[in-house]
Amino acid sequence: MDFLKPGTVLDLGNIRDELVRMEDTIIFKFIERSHFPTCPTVYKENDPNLQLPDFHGSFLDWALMQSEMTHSQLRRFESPDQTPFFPSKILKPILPSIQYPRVLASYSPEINLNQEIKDVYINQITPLISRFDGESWENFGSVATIDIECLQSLSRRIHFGKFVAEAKFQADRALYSKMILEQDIDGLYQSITNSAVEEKIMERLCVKAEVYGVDPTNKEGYRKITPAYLVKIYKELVIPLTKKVEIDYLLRRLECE
Ligand SMILES: O=C(O)C(=O)C[C@]1(C(=O)O)C=C[C@@H](O)C=C1
Repeated sequence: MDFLKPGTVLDLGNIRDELVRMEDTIIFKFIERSHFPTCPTVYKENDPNLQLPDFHGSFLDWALMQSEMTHSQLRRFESPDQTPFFPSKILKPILPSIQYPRVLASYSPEINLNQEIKDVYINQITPLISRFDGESWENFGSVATIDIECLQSLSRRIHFGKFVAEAKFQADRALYSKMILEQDIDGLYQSITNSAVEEKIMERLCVKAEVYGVDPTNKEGYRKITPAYLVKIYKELVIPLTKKVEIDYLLRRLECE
């Protein structure tokens, strides 16, 4: 897939290949996070033990915002597959702009589920993947750093739903236009759902968790990620949020016709 070549970006086969590759990224980021305990202090707003100068929010928010401000100057958010958590803090790139051909509708940056992704990650994912429930003061910086990477990987995967939605819309304009005109959310959900693809994802995740999640020379040893957790995270959180992105994108799609 090449964002300078729109044909490659809206090919559903290429999009799904990219989603498969992102599984590996997400699993390895989760494995990195699994070395640390939950560290709830990292996520508490204005914790008295972690003073942040002139900032309202958690230590993670502060670190994520600083990282996005730097990355925006490196052109990160010019790329159509990147969605910021702090869109209002984005700075002008230092590198010259790249004029990516437009493949998504013009309102697409407004479809931003990052707040929800962050809530789900903190409240539902970290309890599953952390080493144990508790604090580890000396690791707060490492935890925030790996959390940022986990969040960015999840955000990219989930917002890839925009490309899936655009590809599906272009493949059957008549069907989708009718449902969009009627704002038929149930119909849209049915039509974007492909149970066979979802089943395949679950099967592959089980194998990957078995292979990547444990030392292959000591299969009885500590498991950094288990098939059960990974399947639960994908089935209950990642895929439903991807579908939500697809629906939010499709519901507005006729604005641009
Ligand atoms: O591959 C698709 O067709 C998608 O819409 C993506 C996705 C996913 O999140 O992986 C979401 C919904 C489908 O039921 C299958 C898979």
